[in-house]
Amino acid sequence: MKQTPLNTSSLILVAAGMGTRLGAGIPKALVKVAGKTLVEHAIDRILKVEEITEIIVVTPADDPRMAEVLAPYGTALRTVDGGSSRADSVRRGLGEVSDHARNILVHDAARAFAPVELYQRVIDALNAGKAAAVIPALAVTDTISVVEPAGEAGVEFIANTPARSTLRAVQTPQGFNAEALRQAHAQLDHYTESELEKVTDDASIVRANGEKVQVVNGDQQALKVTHPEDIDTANQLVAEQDSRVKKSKETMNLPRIGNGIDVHAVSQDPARPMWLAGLHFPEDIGLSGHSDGDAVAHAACDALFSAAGIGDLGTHFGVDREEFAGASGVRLLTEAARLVREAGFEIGNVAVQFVGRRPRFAARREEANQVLSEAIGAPVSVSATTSDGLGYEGDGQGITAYATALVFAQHS
Ligand SMILES: Nc1ccn([C@@H]2O[C@H](COP(=O)(O)OP(=O)(O)OP(=O)(O)O)[C@@H](O)[C@H]2O)c(=O)n1
Ligand SMILES: C[C@](O)(CO)[C@H](O)COP(=O)(O)O
Repeated sequence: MKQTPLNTSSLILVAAGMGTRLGAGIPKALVKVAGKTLVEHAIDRILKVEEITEIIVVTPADDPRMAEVLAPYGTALRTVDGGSSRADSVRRGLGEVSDHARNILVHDAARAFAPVELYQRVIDALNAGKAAAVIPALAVTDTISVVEPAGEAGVEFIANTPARSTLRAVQTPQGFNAEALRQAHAQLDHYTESELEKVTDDASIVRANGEKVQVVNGDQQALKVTHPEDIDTANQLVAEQDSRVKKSKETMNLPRIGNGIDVHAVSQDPARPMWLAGLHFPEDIGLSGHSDGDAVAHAACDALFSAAGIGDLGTHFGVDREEFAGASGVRLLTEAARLVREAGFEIGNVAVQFVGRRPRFAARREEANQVLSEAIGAPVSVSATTSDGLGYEGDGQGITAYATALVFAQHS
């Protein structure tokens, strides 16, 4: 079970209905769509809503099949037996909600495909505090008329036709200030079973108890599986939701990392200048090589090429590129960054660590970071270590630099 910070919501998922209109011969919440029961579809979406910290599932009494389906969720939810009507089931769920709950959402398992954003929209509006109740609803497209009670032989007559613009098709999840919902349900204490049958949602009783009910945009995906033909629509919906998720994963702009290592021996020529991390160290003997021997800059170049998947130093600065013969480490790094961007990437950062007895680096670290960061147009951080006297770095014969770069695809 998730932690319970202050601004959180409990959710009652009513799943105890028999699904008479669907006629599947099993409780509706156990009917499968795309290989998964409706109650699982609902719970899997609810578990993705950060603010929901408590889930009470109202289940058909003594149904071992439901217990089996819910077992894998372990302590992520609690269950309670349902009643003879939806309103009765909500009341039983309410009895299980923790006393400290601030918001309570009530949701139909039959609206299993309500997307995470819909829960979020309801919770956000509730937290905004304009009303004690928030419900999602859609504008209607049919003209809707009120009929007079059916007369003889079931013949019906229109009583009135409200202006369509004033009508909304109400959905769930419906969100409530916990106290407002508890007080409204307490009004139903003396209702008979048949009176409870007529309570078709919770917002109506909260409103009848004097509270304002705010409407937010509903979602077609929150359709209520009610009749057999709804199963086809639901299958189609899941296929569409799955393909949207797949597509967004495919197009997700994951960053890419790359590594680079460079080793240079300390020159035998005592007059060779020492260049490292883009800086000149006048008190040290330089590193050998065709270039200035700047192992830090070279390792950074290789890490950038590796992250972008465009080869290595040899690929770009080989002997055929005469213009780079003897080029400084900073010049090579500037060009490496240009090539990486040309390949369609932006640079996140580069981190380099070198291992060597000399030069003494700490006092010039900031300067080095600045020079190299300017060269690539992104943060570079350089650190240094010794090898505790071991190996060629410990003997002072050479230096090794290890670099990691992070790049990400540029937006088109
Ligand atoms: N006694 C009941 C009746 C309904 N519900 C739940 O309330 C939601 C909305 O009800 P509905 O779609 O009418 O479901 P059923 O009652 O199962 O359907 P029917 O009326 O066709 O029997 C459903 O998630 C259903 O499981 C419930 O928990 N307890
Ligand atoms: C709560 C509800 O989903 C809002 O539209 C609806 O009233 C439930 O009705 P049902 O007859 O219990 O399906």
